[in-house]
Amino acid sequence: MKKEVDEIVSWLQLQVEKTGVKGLAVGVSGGIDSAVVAALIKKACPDNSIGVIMPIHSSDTSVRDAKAVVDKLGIDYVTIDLAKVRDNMYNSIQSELQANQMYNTNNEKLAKANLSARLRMSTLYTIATNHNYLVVGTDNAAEWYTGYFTKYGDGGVDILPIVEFTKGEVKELAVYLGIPNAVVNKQPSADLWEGQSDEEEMGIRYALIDAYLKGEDIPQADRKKIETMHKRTAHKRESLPFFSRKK
Ligand SMILES: Nc1ncnc2c1ncn2[C@@H]1O[C@H](COP(=O)(O)OP(=O)(O)OC[C@H]2O[C@@H]([n+]3cccc(C(=O)O)c3)[C@H](O)[C@@H]2O)[C@@H](O)[C@H]1O
Ligand SMILES: Nc1ncnc2c1ncn2[C@@H]1O[C@H](COP(=O)(O)OP(=O)(O)OP(=O)(O)O)[C@@H](O)[C@H]1O
Ligand SMILES: [Mg+2]
Repeated sequence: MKKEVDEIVSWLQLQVEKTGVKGLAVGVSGGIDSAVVAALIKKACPDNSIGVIMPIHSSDTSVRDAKAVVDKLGIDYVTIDLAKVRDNMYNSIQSELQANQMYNTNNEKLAKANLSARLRMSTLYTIATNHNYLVVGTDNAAEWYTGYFTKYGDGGVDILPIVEFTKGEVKELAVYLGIPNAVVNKQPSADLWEGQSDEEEMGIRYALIDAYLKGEDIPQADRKKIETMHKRTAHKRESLPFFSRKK
């Protein structure tokens, strides 16, 4: 673990040097992925790193865990509650669409959730611009492969330090980095709505996605599920299609 951590930290320092910025910022949710990334950026830039806690009707537990992470790491942090901003923005869009008989209630939950993720991204970039920092992403290998993130939301970042680590490996990093047990052992959740669980929404356990990524044998039905998610979300990992005027 020490070697892995040292290598990621050096890589983060190289990104800072190469891009000419002063430091690194990450959103801290109270979940394990952002806890690990916060620990890594604090090691890479001890005096120029920031964790941003952005509740949107988040549970007390999430906010308490996020606070425990930044306190444990001693990283600079700021809390910005985005609930009102998200609700105001969603309600404005909704009422205009409704007034024009264009509103689709079926997709309400997902649309609100993705708006939350994109407002967090906008907040991080506002802070990154203010500080001359890069925005650091928290996607792990399982989320990246299955596309389990919001395009231009939590997926809208400058660099991805743990994208080649499975969820199991992220847990090993977390233990090594001294992340609080409550965070290491809690159920992964995007926390985009009350009671959301990653594994329930995806319909598959991280352990199986990790096993698939390591080339191990998993049941055919699970393999199919993973491959379907991967295909459906290819657009999130590819560069933008553009119309070319060249013949
Ligand atoms: N083939 C295609 N080529 C180019 N673009 C395509 C496309 N298909 C859809 N799109 C575009 O992509 C959009 C759909 O993608 P997107 O907006 O990402 O939305 P979508 O993939 O539908 O939803 C995001 C998923 O990620 C989960 N999530 C989000 C945030 C954090 C976490 C977490 O683990 O913490 C998880 C969330 O719970 C949800 O299941 C469409 O609205 C459309 O604009
Ligand atoms: N309330 C929040 N405050 C700040 N950042 C957030 C918040 N919710 C989500 N994020 C950001 O979005 C990222 C994606 O969330 P995700 O749930 O995948 O990661 P996590 O919460 O760190 O870990 P886990 O997947 O185990 O819940 C987070 O890592 C974090 O950077
Ligand atoms: Mg989470």
